[in-house]
Parts: sequence; structure tokens; C-alpha cells
Amino acid sequence: VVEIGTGTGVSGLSLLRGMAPDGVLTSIDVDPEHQAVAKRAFSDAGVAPGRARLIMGRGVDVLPRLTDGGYDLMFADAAKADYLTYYAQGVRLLRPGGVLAFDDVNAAADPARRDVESTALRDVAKLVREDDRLVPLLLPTGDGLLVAAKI
Ligand SMILES: C[S@@+](CC[C@H](N)C(=O)[O-])C[C@H]1O[C@@H](n2cnc3c(N)ncnc32)[C@H](O)[C@@H]1O
Repeated sequence: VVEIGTGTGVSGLSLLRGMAPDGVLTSIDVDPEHQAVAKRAFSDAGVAPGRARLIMGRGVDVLPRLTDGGYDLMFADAAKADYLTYYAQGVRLLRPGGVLAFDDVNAAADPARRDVESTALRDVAKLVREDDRLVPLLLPTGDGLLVAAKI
């Protein structure tokens, strides 16, 4: 699994709990303090050190360095304005059958919102919907989780 937006590790712990026992979480965040808190949360929860690979940096800079087809799931919960890059990189990173997940997409549902983040979220939702390589699904959880399986 690759995650963009480690935060304090709440989503990372859920992802780790849902993964195979030997599954590895690669989690990216620009903020070293957030990653330090997440690292502690993982260790307090008994996660073996080798199962969580925390990479500090911007998603747009780190994702291109990761291996093609090497991941089962990508979870995006970081810079909304960069979601277009997360989408393009995510399709490359997933193996067939893998899943892309974008958090907070309904935050941009109002077309009157024209800020960079809202526009990027709407653009990603449209691209995912129209992408023949993906089967999308919008889950009404929180601010909306856009999920798409790669076929
Ligand atoms: C909403 S929080 C993530 C919460 C986390 N996924 C969870 O549920 O526990 C967003 C995180 O994205 C990080 N972030 C912001 N811009 C980023 C960027 N350009 N690249 C990577 N991480 C970024 C922030 O430092 C913050 O920790």
C-alpha cells in the first residue's frame, strides 16, 4: 500500500490492520513531526518496523521514485491541488486489480467553488470516471471517498 498524507498515523494503522501480515505500508508526508508521531503510534500498536516505510517529502516528488505495478492500493489524503499527479502516478503504481482511493472529494461538489483545490478535485473525479482502465465508486463516508479499481 502507498499512502500520501501520513498525518499522525490514524489511517496508516487502519490500512496496516487490513493488510496481509507481511504487507508493507509506504507512507509519504512533508511534515517530519507528523511522521515522528505516526512512527510512535505504529510502534505502540506493535507494528513491526519493517512493515511501515515512512518517506518524508512531497507526494509529487516521491511518487515518481516508486516502482511501477508494485502496489495493491494507493490512498491519497494530502495536498488536494496535487491530486491530478497522485491520480496519474497511482495508475502507474498499481498492479492490475489494485485500488486508488482519494479522500475528501465531496469537498469540491459545489461548482461555484473555483479555488485550486476544488478545481483539482473535480478534475480528478472526472478523469477517474472517464478512464477506461478504472472502475470507479464514490463512497459517502466523511467528505467523500472516491475509490477506483484498476482493470
Ligand atoms: C489530513 S492529514 C492526513 C491524515 C492521515 N491520512 C490520517 O487519516 O490519519 C494530511 C497530511 O498531508 C500532509 N501533506 C500536506 N501536503 C503534502 C504534500 N504536498 N505531500 C505530502 N504530504 C503532504 C500534511 O503534513 C498532513 O500530515
